Amino acid sequence: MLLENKVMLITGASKGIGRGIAVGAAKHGAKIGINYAGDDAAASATVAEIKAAGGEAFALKGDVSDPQSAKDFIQAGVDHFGKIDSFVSNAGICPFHAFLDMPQEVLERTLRVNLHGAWYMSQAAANQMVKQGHGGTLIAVSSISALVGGEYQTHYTPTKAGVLSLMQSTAIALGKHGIRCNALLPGTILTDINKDDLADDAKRQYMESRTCLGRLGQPEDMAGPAVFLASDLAGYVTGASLLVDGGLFVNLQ
Ligand SMILES: NC(=O)C1=CN([C@@H]2O[C@H](COP(=O)(O)OP(=O)(O)OC[C@H]3O[C@@H](n4cnc5c(N)ncnc54)[C@H](O)[C@@H]3O)[C@@H](O)[C@H]2O)C=CC1
Ligand SMILES: C[C@H](O)[C@@H]1OC(=O)[C@H](O)[C@@H]1O
Repeated sequence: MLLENKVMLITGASKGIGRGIAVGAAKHGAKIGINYAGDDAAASATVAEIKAAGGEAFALKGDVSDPQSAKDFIQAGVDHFGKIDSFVSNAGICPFHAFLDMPQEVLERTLRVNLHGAWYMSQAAANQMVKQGHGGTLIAVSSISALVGGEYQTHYTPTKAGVLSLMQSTAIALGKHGIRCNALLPGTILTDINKDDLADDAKRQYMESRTCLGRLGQPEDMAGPAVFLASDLAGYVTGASLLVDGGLFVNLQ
């Protein structure tokens, strides 16, 4: 149990990678708060799964692109559990679209959710941790897409590079408060965000063939790395990025 007596809040955790991290961290003893955008049933199911396994959890609906949501989520964490030890900024969208005719609203919504959302949430969490006075950890779910591009992701990949950079700069700003800030860089993980894209068998098989371990990732694959970064095992790890991609990035030829 690496997170006993720790409180972890996670954005966008009703499903996908956020849910995988929430359930995995709860198995390691963390008390969990999840933010989610819209699917009440999915959020309730995540909370129920954690509680059924003997853990503690709550869910709060909120749009991460609204700065007030960040304040409300942090306050809810304190109201439920009295403190926040670890904050995972995970919520994100990737509406695949070509570059040359990208609608302005698609670009701006992607920036607001993925980058502004991570920024507001990380700032609100950090302020709470500084007030508590015993350090903490920020984790941002960036991506392999912070390192490499995507033809239909010209609006998305800069947000993933942005949250990686956010963790590097917050590591500098918050080290003096004992707050460690790191980025997780998933490869291709099977979730709703890429369900349509990977419904194309040829694309999916190509992505699998590029991955050294021979399979695409599952949300559960992200739990261990997140638990590690949040735990005292990673006590001297800050400003770092952890690529969790089954060997996708290194496989050029
Ligand atoms: N699935 C993948 O291959 C990869 C995903 N990522 C990142 O992982 C994160 C999670 O994505 P997935 O689990 O794959 O997708 P998903 O679509 O399964 O989950 C996204 C989550 O974000 C939430 N969300 C979306 N907009 C929101 C908003 N405005 N406010 C609050 N919550 C909001 C959704 O409700 C959902 O819980 C994203 O930041 C994504 O960029 C990074 C690398 C690879
Ligand atoms: C949504 C994509 O399939 C996914 O998102 C990422 O960040 C990965 O690099 C994949 O492109």
